[in-house]
Amino acid sequence: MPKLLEVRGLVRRFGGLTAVDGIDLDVAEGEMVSVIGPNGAGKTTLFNLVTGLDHPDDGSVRLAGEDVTGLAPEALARRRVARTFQHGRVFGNLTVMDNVLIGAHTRLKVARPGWPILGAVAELGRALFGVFEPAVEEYALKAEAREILKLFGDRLLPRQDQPAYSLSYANRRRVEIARALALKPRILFLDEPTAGMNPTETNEIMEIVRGLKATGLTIVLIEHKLDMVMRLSDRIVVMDDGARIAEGPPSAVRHDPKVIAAYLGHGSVGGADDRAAGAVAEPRLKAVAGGRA
Ligand SMILES: Nc1ncnc2c1ncn2[C@@H]1O[C@H](COP(=O)(O)OP(=O)(O)OP(=O)(O)O)[C@@H](O)[C@H]1O
Repeated sequence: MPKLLEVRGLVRRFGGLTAVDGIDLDVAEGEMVSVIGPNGAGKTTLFNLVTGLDHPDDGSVRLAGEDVTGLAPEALARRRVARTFQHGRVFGNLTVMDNVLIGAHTRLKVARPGWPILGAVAELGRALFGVFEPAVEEYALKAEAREILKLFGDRLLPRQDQPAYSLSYANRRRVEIARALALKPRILFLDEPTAGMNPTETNEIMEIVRGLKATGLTIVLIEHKLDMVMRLSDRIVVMDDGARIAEGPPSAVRHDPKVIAAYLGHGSVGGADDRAAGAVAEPRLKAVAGGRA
C-alpha cells in the first residue's frame, strides 16, 4: 500500500524535556495505526506536530509525498487532515449542526482561495453572478452533515439544533468526531476518543471507528483502552519518554517485553479508562493494568 503519512526524525523539546525524540512514523493509505504508551510518553505532542498545532524542532512530515512540515492546521485541513482533541473541543454556543458544518467549511468554494492571477476577478464574478452558489453549497453540506450525524444513531441527530453546551460530555465528544468527518478526511487523527466514556459509550465509538476503517479511511488513534487498540489496529506504535520503543501488529506488541516494562516502569496504562472499558486483551498487559493504583 502507498504511504500516506511519512514522519521522519521528529523532535520537540520543551526546555530541558524532549517530549518527542526523533520519532519515525509511516502510515499507509487505508491503514489504522494506534499510538500507545504511558502517560507523558509524547503521544499528543506527536499529534500536535503532525497536525500543525505545534512546530517541530527537527524532522519532517510528508503527506502523500508532499512536505507539510510546520504547515498551519488550516492548510492541513485543506489537504483533508482532520483531528479530534484529547479533552474534546466543540463550540458550546453553536448548535450541533453548526459545529459539524464548521468541519466542512474548508470545503466551501467561498472559503477557498481564488485563482492566483485572476483571483480578484473570479471572486467578483462569483459575487455578482453566483449569489445562490453558497446557499446551494450549504444546503448540500447540511444534507451531508445529517448523514454523518446518523452514524451516531439517535445520539446526535435529534439534537442537531441544540447548542453544544447543552449536550452530555459523551455527546460533545461525538460532535467533535462528526465535525472531523465533515472535512471528508483523507487521514483522521483521533486523540483518545473514548476518554471519560463508560463501557457502553466506548463500545459505540469503537463500532463507529471500525465502520470508518471499513470504508478505507486512514486512521491514527491515540487510546489508553488497550482492548479497543488491540481489536481495531492494523499496527501499533508504542512510545515511551518521547521515543518509539516498539512497533508491529497487535499480536507482536502485546508480547513485547519492552512494552510491558514501559508500562510497569510508569505504573500506569492510562488512568481509570482501561478499567472502565473492561478487559485488556493480553493477559500480561492486563496484569499490568490491573496492578496499577
Ligand atoms: N506545552 C508544553 N510545555 C511543556 N511541557 C509539555 C508541553 N506539552 C507537553 N509537555 C510535556 O511533554 C511530555 C509529553 O506530553 P504528551 O501530552 O505529549 O504525552 P502523552 O503521551 O500524550 O500523555 P497522556 O497519555 O497523559 O495524554 C510530558 O512530560 C508533558 O508534560
